[in-house]
Amino acid sequence: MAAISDLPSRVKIVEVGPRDGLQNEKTMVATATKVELINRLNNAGLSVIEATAFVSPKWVPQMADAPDVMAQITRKAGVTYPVLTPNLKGLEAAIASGATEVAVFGAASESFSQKNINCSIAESLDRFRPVTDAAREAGLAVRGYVSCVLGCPYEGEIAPAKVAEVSKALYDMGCYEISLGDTIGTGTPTKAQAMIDAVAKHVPVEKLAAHFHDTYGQALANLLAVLQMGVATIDSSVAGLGGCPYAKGASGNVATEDVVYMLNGLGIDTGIDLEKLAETGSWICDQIGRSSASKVNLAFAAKRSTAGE
Ligand SMILES: CC(C)(COP(=O)([O-])OP(=O)([O-])OC[C@H]1O[C@@H](n2cnc3c(N)ncnc32)[C@H](O)[C@@H]1OP(=O)([O-])[O-])[C@@H](O)C(=O)NCCC(=O)NCCSC(=O)C[C@@](C)(O)CC(=O)[O-]
Repeated sequence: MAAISDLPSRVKIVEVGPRDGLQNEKTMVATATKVELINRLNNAGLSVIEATAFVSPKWVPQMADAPDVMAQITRKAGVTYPVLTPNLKGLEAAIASGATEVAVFGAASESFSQKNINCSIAESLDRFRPVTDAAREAGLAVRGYVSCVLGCPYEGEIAPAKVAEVSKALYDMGCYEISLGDTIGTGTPTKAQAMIDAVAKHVPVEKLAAHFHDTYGQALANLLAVLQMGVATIDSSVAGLGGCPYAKGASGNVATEDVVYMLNGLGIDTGIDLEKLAETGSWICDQIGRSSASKVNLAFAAKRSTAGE
């Protein structure tokens, strides 16, 4: 394991705020607001922005405007805008919208799989295979998510071996990256390391992403723990927005502002303008009437208001 002084020199941040951050909002967020959020994140230097989800609007009404979001964002060269696609119907719509990267999303918990995508883990993998094949044939990159890697809201503890099994299945079917979701944010650093250790026996560690929710305030500690094992891709959400429609009480992802601040302090380059990012976090919180879950965001906002006095 690397020492704290021996971490990756560059970390890729996958901003999931426009999708994971907003999908749980009960009041419909205007398409124009979603589009402006993505454009602002672009301007802050984010190079991977998960834009929306081509899922059933009956299951997640907030994502019903996925085609409009994709049509209206200003796409920048070198920036990717992945979208979720649970099945072929979603993939077809994603391709029609001009998506270049999609994600399938499974779980390491049978109960969560049923609640989230209405099928067992085995059925989900059978459903993802044609999606992955068709996406790759069409020249799209495919990411694979595994939820509940450090605990399930319905089943409690999840065995690292189960996480490894689902991760391997997704990797073997052609997902270029496996994002490991601590959906309910119950993980702690040694548990996170044990989970990565189990998965990395089957999927190269450089192909893994950490997608940690911050319900118990452990996400940054868990991230530092897995960075030390070679994980160099982090999913995060501006202002820590979000939760999961099928994991009651779960907080949003770790805040992007907090991750960037920590990485800056560790001397790790992300290419992100933290000032602009924090302004974006404050802006979206104002738009949807939420307070920021990011400590760094709040500190920057306090500094801005003091400077303006
Ligand atoms: C997978 C299904 C579709 C199965 O849902 P189902 O009800 O079993 O599917 P179905 O095939 O029977 O279709 C039901 C209806 O949905 C329509 N439909 C079917 N598919 C689509 C589609 N792609 N786009 C638009 N519409 C669709 C379909 O046409 C039909 O419409 P009807 O005939 O009744 O009018 C559903 O369960 C679903 O959409 N689930 C998505 C749930 C979701 O988005 N959850 C949040 C994202 S996952 C997450 O947040 C975790 C993650 C990734 O962040 C990592 C972590 O933190 O752990």
